[in-house]
Amino acid sequence: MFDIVRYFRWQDILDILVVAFVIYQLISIIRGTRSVQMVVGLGVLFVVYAMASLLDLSVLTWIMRTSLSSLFLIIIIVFQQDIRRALTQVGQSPFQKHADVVEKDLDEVIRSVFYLAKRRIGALIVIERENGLGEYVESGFILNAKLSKELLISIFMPVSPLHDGGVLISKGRIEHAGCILPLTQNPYINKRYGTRHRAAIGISEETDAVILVVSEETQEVSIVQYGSLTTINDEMSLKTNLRAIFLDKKKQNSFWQDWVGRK
Ligand SMILES: Nc1ncnc2c1ncn2[C@@H]1O[C@H](COP(=O)(O)OP(=O)(O)OP(=O)(O)O)[C@@H](O)[C@H]1O
Repeated sequence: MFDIVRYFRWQDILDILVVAFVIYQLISIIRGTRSVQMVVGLGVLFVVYAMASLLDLSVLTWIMRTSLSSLFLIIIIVFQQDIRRALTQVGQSPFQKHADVVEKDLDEVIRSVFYLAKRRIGALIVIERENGLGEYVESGFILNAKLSKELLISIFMPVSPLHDGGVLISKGRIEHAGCILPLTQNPYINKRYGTRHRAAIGISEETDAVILVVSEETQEVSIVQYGSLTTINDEMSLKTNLRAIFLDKKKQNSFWQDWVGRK
């Protein structure tokens, strides 16, 4: 025990801190997504492999060793969305400011989604946070207009040429409309959800955006984040949710900003 302490170098402390930081980041990226089940699945495979070699089951050990030898490839394929999200976050400046969203913007959005829901008008609203959404909006139309309830409602009116697809809100402005977003490939999504909801989940799996969906079929309003969809019953609950994400400074701060802020 004493020997361990004696041979402990400052590099070892740094090593442990870096590994702990990387593990913390990986857990926060996959938390709440289906990747957690996949990690558990991979863990089970490792346990089976360990048991097989412990009990000297040669055929099973050989099969497991052969399949696990392509582990690197398996991890890349299975976790491609999470790897993409992680790299986007790594490539981002740790000091980058969060999207400027003020209470008034949230009120405009909240009032418009419930207005649309009451009238059975479908809508898909993507609110940008830290990850830029440039590559997803190329299919849409540039608006760069001041955010208002009236404009949001008009965009989603069925007679509007822009009503199909999603609207992107960035820094308090309606930047794009009619954006075609990637659909989720998650096979566990409830079959009752069609392409509008699947597109919302799809973009939330690849970015940190917050998406609001209004169902024209059920009149439900949902909030989607990190691949998970929650149905919201009233304006107050939506306000609480959005405030927690965009306005509550503590929750809003990233690990880096927290760290910098504490200094
Ligand atoms: N990839 C996509 N990106 C953005 N919007 C999409 C995409 N695919 C479909 N939509 C929007 O969803 C609408 C079709 O919704 P659909 O009925 O298939 O989905 P849903 O989830 O069942 O929604 P609802 O409950 O409103 O019916 C399209 O008219 C279009 O506006």
